[in-house]
Amino acid sequence: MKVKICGIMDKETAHAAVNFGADALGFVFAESKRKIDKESAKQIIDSLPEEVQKVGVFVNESKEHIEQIADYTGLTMIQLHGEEEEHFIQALSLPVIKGIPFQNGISTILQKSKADSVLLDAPKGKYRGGNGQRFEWQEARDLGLEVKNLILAGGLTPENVEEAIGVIRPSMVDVSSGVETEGKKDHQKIKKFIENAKTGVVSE
Ligand SMILES: O=C(O)c1ccccc1NCC(=O)[C@H](O)[C@H](O)COP(=O)(O)O
Repeated sequence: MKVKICGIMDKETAHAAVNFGADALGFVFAESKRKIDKESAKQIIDSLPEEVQKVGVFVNESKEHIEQIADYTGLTMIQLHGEEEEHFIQALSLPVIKGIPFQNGISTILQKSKADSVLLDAPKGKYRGGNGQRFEWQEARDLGLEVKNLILAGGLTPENVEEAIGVIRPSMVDVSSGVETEGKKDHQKIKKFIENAKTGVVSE
């Protein structure tokens, strides 16, 4: 099982996550309590091993803005959480993860998606993501969602990630709030989350 830790804001957390086995790290450039500036993101990204995916999270930004930040910081993937259209997704020069809230008509939305991966998240809360809310995994499973490169997110924690993997069988799990304590990334929770996700079997 692959793991993405989102909302990275400092080098120590980035390196702790990588040492515990994270496959991808997320940097939020959208409106969020976890928003990072491009200079800080670049400093962290420059210090990371090549094999780790560096994912930039954006909401309804222009192609120029996204690509300028991606070039400057060294992002390797773009994650979109707004109303970005399929032609916009296809025009971006880096692989794209499309964040999609679990909602009515999700099967059709997923089938139409031209993104490289789809991140199935909880419905919108205060922000477009990172709200620590989960959705009904069983409802998603009952829809028989057949998606290649499905990333499961939304309210995952070290305690529930194994169950979530068993129900949804994604190729990657993503977490932000569930590995925080009082709004800050908690290294012990990150360790536990990665351990539990990676023993939750289901791979590739
Ligand atoms: O994390 C944020 O603050 C955020 C803000 C705006 C758009 C997207 C955002 N995060 C995207 C993610 O990949 C989160 O990890 C995902 O939504 C799950 O978050 P959580 O439920 O807190 O684990």
